[in-house]
Amino acid sequence: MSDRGMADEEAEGMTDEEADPSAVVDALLAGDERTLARVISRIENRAEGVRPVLARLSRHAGEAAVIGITGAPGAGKSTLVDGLVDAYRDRDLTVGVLAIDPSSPYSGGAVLGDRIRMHRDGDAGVFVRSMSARGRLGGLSRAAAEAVTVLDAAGFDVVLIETVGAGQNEVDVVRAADTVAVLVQPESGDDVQLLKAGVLEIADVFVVNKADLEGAGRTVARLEEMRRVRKRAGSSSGIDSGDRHDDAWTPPIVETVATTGTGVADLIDALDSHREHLLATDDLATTTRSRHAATIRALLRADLEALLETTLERQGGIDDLVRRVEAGETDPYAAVESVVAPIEDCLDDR
Ligand SMILES: Nc1nc2c(ncn2[C@@H]2O[C@H](COP(=O)(O)OP(=O)(O)OP(=O)(O)O)[C@@H](O)[C@H]2O)c(=O)[nH]1
Repeated sequence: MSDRGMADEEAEGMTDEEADPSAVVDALLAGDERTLARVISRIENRAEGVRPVLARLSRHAGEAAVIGITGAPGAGKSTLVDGLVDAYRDRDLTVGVLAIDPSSPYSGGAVLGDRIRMHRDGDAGVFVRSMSARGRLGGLSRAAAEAVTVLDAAGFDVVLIETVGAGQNEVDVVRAADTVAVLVQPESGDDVQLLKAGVLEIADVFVVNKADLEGAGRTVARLEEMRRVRKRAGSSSGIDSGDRHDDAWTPPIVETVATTGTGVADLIDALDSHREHLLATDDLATTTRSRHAATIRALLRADLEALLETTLERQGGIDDLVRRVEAGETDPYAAVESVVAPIEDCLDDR
């Protein structure tokens, strides 16, 4: 089915209750899982009418610990997320999991989520959802961030964002997290790959998974060295200077064996410590502020783009402008001015 088809189906399948944003929000806050799933579908499909729901929900968000998990394919992210969910449930915490696949339009993400979902049927304290690009990669990080807001507002204590691979798109996706764990496996050369993609720079916690395999110690040593270099570079360039210098966070390196659960408790301790650090140093507030700024800019861009399209259509559409350029009646620059002028006039009138 095409994206458009899905969006239409989603809109048509909307009940009266869902068409009323307040009712949707009430259902979500009351813990209705079906509404939760539908709202995330509507975000993914860019369905009409989801914005008022998000606007209301954003006022209820901000309590969840949002954790991003990224790393090279096959490093064991899914297995580890599964272990983390178990460990959080043992601690009586509820968990929302978003499995995000920027690389493929459909398949990977769904498989990813299913693996966790399989043995958790009936546990209302866990919600697992896959999201994929659906042909609009640019919007996926935005959609992921919105889905985080929804899970946060729905009251999950922990929200885990797992990405399938590790590259620039994944980096953008996990920026929605307050704490980012980067997985590497022993001596695979992954760290070089990840370094290229800028993934290691965003690590708040390093995880050397598959610590049962040979070479784990060497990988830990390599990460330690890299961390030292990064710290030196940070202080000499002044990045961590001033007030933040003493408070600078040094990403811990945790070894895990995701298949047995070994090290998962240490990982949770490291993630908790990072959150405490964020809260103690005001870094969380800073991140939240820049996230609000990014949201405002993204919404503005979307609205202005829509406004421009409407204005363009009112003036005969792009084809008409192209025809006039072709006929020598105008040029692309004057054509743009003619489209924008009415908007500027409106602003001047105010
Ligand atoms: N020996 C060992 N194998 C592990 C460990 N963790 C995961 N594996 C295995 O590594 C393989 C990949 O694990 P996944 O959890 O699918 O890795 P992933 O990073 O989610 O992979 P993608 O879904 O491709 O991104 C599986 O066969 C796991 O059983 C571990 O700690 N030790």
